[in-house]
Amino acid sequence: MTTSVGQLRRCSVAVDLGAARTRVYVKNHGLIVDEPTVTAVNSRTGALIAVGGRAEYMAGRTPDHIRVVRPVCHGTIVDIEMAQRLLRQLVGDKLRRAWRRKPTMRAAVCLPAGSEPLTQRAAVETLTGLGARRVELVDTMVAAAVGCGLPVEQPEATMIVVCGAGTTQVAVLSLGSIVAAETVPVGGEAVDHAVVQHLRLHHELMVASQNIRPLHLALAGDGGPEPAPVEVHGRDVVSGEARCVQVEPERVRRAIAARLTGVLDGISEVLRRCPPDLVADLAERGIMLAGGSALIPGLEPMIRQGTMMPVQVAERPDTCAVQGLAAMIEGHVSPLELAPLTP
Ligand SMILES: Nc1ncnc2c1ncn2[C@@H]1O[C@H](COP(=O)(O)OP(=O)(O)OP(=O)(O)O)[C@@H](O)[C@H]1O
Repeated sequence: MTTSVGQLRRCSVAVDLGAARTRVYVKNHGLIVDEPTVTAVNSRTGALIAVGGRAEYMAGRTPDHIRVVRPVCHGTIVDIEMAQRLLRQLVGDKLRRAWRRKPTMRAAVCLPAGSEPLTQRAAVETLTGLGARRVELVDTMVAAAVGCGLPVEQPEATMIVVCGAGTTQVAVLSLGSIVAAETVPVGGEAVDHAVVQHLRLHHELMVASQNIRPLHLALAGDGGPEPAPVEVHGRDVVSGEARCVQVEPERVRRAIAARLTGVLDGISEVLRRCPPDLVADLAERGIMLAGGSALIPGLEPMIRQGTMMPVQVAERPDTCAVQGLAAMIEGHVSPLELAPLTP
C-alpha cells in the first residue's frame, strides 16, 4: 500500500469498512456514515430488510428466514455483495446520484497493514462495484496516526495502537512509514466474549454480547473506588428461565484484564524489533491508543503500567482512521519532503 498524498488528494470519498462499524467521509460533505457493519436479509427472497444499527438490533431476535450478516471479518470483506448493498443503502440516494454523475470518482480505503492480496482485491472490488473508477489503499495505522494528529511524516518515532473489534494493530511509524508492526487477535469482540464467559461460569447466566453494555458503562464510570453491583438480565444455564443477577464490576474487570494481556505482548514485540534510537523517542512521546476498543475500561492503565511509558487515548478514538483518511483526501497532510543535500 504505497499510495502517495498526491493521489489521495484526487479522491472524493474515504471509507473505513471495519468489522464492527462502517464509516464514510465525503469531500465537502463530512462524515456521512457511522453505522454498524451489519445487514439483515430475507433468505427466502434475498431482499434487504435492514442495515446498520437497525440490523444489529435484530441480531438474535430474528425468525428463521431472516439472516443477520456481518460482511467484514478481521479487516477482510468476506461478503463483497453484502458489503456493496450495505454501503449503497447507507450512503443514501443523494450521494448515490452524485457518484453516478462523477465518472472519475476515486475512493480511499483503509486496510490493516500487511493485508493479503485477496483482502486488498476484495476492498477494490467492493468500491469499484459501487462506481469508483480508482481505489487507493492506505494502511489503517498510518490513517489512524494522522487522524490522532501524530506527526507521522517527521523523522521521529510515534507508536500507535489501533484497538478494533476483531484485532489490535500495533505500529511504530517514522517518516510516514511503518518501521515495525504487529497484529494481535484481541479486540472488543474478544473482551465481550470474556465477559459472557465470566457470567456463564460464575453466575450460570447466558447473555448476548449486546446486553453487557451496562457492565462496560459501570466500569468506565470510575466514579468511586469501587463501582456498585450491576443488574444483568439473561437466561439461566440450567433451567432456561429468564433470570437477573447482581454482578460485581470489579470481578469483570479482572476477567477483561486477563484477555487484554495479548495487547501488551504485541507492544513488547514491536518495541523489541525497533531500533534503539526510535525506542528512546517513544519513551518520551509515549503511546497513542485509537480504535473504539481503546475505551475498554482498564486498557490504558494496563499498557501504562506494563510499558512504563506515557499512554494517551485519542480524543475520538473510534473515528481516528476515517478522520485521517479525510485529512489526506482534503489535502491537510503535506507530502513528505526531504531537502536535497547541498555540497
Ligand atoms: N465505550 C466503549 N467501551 C468499550 N468498548 C467499546 C466502546 N466503544 C466501542 N467499543 C468497542 O469497540 C469496537 C469497535 O471499534 P471500531 O469501531 O474501532 O472497530 P472496527 O474499526 O469496526 O473494527 P476492526 O478495526 O477490527 O475492523 C467494538 O468491539 C466495541 O465493542
